[in-house]
Amino acid sequence: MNYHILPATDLIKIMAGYIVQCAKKAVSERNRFLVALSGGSMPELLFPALTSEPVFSEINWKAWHVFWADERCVPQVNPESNYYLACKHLFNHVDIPSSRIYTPNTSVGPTEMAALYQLKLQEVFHIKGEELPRFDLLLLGMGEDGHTASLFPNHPLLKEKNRWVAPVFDAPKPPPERITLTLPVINNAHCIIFLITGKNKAAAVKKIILEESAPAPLPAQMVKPVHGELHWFLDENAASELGR
Ligand SMILES: O=C1O[C@H](COP(=O)(O)O)[C@@H](O)[C@H](O)[C@H]1O
Repeated sequence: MNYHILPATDLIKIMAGYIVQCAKKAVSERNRFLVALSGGSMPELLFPALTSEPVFSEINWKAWHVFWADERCVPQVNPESNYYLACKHLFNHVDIPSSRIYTPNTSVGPTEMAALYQLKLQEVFHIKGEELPRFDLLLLGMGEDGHTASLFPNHPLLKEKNRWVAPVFDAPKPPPERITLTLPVINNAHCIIFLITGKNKAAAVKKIILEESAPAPLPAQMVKPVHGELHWFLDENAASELGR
């Protein structure tokens, strides 16, 4: 695991640089960039750095294929929707073809929404047999309880082995109904970058980094790419209990 601990503005600039490199590598090796976004605080913090210079022109936006690590079961015009936040802070400012933005269908319930999203992954990743989708990049956040995507502490979905996308009916953070990528898909990515900011995350960050062998690991702690890179970008507030 690679930690990057910096004041927030520098942190975002450096993180944007990593995203540029990751996208360039994917495009040069595979002609497209398959990325999954998160919601919460990330869109407002990170996306302005991607949509402004010098980063904006460094990115081949037409090569992006965009999924979500998780989505809330709310209409797309609702500010609680992760899609809504991505539109506001990213899609309205760049020219990713709309056919390459794979928005979950929130007009159906969580079970169907998750099943349809899994089919979409299968189609876009051209998966035929037993293999798992392999994202070029997953951009993840972490809640103050240690949840990531919509995988919450002590939830049965942390043990999910078969489904790539699963419905959630009981998220402790509203709204309760969501869909989420599961750990086998998350941990299959080429690269995973967490952005974690704010003092309210400091206790969970400390638990994960300094108490690594705790009996019930937090969801964010279970993100360990099998054959990919893992980066944690922490601002000084989130890292404030690490006693550096
Ligand atoms: O509910 C969610 O929370 C996490 C963390 O959000 P933050 O506001 O604490 O940054 C987020 O990554 C996830 O996408 C979202 O649905």
